Amino acid sequence: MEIIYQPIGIIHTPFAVRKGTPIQPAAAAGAVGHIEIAECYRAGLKDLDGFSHLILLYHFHLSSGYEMEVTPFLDTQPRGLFSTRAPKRPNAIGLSVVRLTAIHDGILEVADVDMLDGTPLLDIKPYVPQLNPAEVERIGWFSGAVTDLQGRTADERFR
Ligand SMILES: C[S@@+](CC[C@H](N)C(=O)[O-])C[C@H]1O[C@@H](n2cnc3c(N)ncnc32)[C@H](O)[C@@H]1O
Repeated sequence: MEIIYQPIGIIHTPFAVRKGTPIQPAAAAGAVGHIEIAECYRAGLKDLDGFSHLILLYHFHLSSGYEMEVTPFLDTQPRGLFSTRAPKRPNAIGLSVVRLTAIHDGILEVADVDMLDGTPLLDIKPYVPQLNPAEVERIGWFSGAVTDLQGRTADERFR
């Protein structure tokens, strides 16, 4: 089966290259960007201004190829790809929860961005914690690795 998506918009961020780009929104406080939504989808932005946070699904457009084991940014040993958030994946889909600060003229002003400039946006969903009330019991190898995330940025390992 082949699945073909068209972007609904383009994400603009201050980050032109991987090195120095935050590794997650939790590491990206203060990093602002904006998303230009394609004209034909702008009517779908109605009511979105009632949400403080959005789930963005996007294409890692500068990634190619993948390996089944990778050494993640937050670890020093190889982990199974699907236990990581690495940007090189069979389907190069990224997911970030960002803060929505304004909407105007088909543009979403957002903060806490961890994508490269020019990233194609596939979808937007409102972030509603009550819809995913998971009581998390374990976080695998991330345990002990997710303290002090602020300011953690990428290197070139996923070129
Ligand atoms: C570890 S991934 C996490 C992305 C997302 N929060 C997730 O969990 O799916 C973030 C890194 O992916 C890389 N990246 C971001 N946007 C990209 C793009 N459009 N193409 C290729 N790599 C990208 C940057 O190095 C960035 O620091």
